[in-house]
Amino acid sequence: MHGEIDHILITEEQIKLKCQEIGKQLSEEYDGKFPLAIGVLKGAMPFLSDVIRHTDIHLEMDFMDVSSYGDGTRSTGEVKIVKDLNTKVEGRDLIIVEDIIDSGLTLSYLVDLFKYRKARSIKIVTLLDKPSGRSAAIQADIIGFEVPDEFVVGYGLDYAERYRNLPYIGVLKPEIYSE
Ligand SMILES: O=P(O)(O)OC[C@H]1O[C@H](OP(=O)(O)OP(=O)(O)O)[C@H](O)[C@@H]1O
Ligand code: HPA
Repeated sequence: MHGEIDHILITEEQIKLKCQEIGKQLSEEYDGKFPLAIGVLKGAMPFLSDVIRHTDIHLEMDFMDVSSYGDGTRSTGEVKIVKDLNTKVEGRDLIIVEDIIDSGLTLSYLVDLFKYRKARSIKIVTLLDKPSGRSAAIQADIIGFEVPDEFVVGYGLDYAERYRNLPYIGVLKPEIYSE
C-alpha cells in the first residue's frame, strides 16, 4: 500500500502534534460545558479519536455517517445521510469534527440541519482544509492544515474506500487514480 503513495504531504508526527494542540484548545474553549462532539463518518474517525484523547473536559460523542463522493475524486453534489445521530442537538453546543472540507457541501448541509434542529452553538473542527475546492460558502473555526488542490488520502481519507488506514496524509501515484 505504501508503495502506491507518490508523496507525503503531512507526516504522522505533524498530525500527532496538531491533535494535541487542538485538544488543548477545545479544553480551554469548552471548560465547564458539556459539548456534543459529532464525528462525520467515515473519514473523521481517526482524527476524532486522537483529538478527544487530548481534551480534559466532559464531552459527549455521537456520529453521523454522510457520503457524497462514491468511488470518485469529485463530489456528486448530493449529500446522503447514511446514519443519523442518536442524540438530540436542541440546546446543545456542537463540535462537528471533519477530516476535510473540500467543496464544503457536506458541512454546509450539516450546519443547516443542526441549525434547523436548534443547536445552541456550532463549531467546526477540520483536520484539513482545501480552499481551492470550495463551492459552498463555509469556513471552519479550527483548521489543522491547509492542503493544495490535490486528492489526498490517509488518516481516515479514502480513495474508493482504500488508504484510510495510512498513518499520514499523502497523494497517490497518478496511475492509481485512473485505474
Ligand atoms: O467538502 P466536501 O466536498 O463535501 O468533502 C468533504 C467530505 O467528503 C468526504 O466524505 P465522503 O462523502 O467521501 O464520505 P467518507 O467520509 O465516508 O469517505 C470527507 O470525509 C468529508 O466528509
Ligand atoms: O481530497 C480528498 N480526499 C479524500 N476524500 C475527500 N473528500 C473530499 N475531498 C477529499
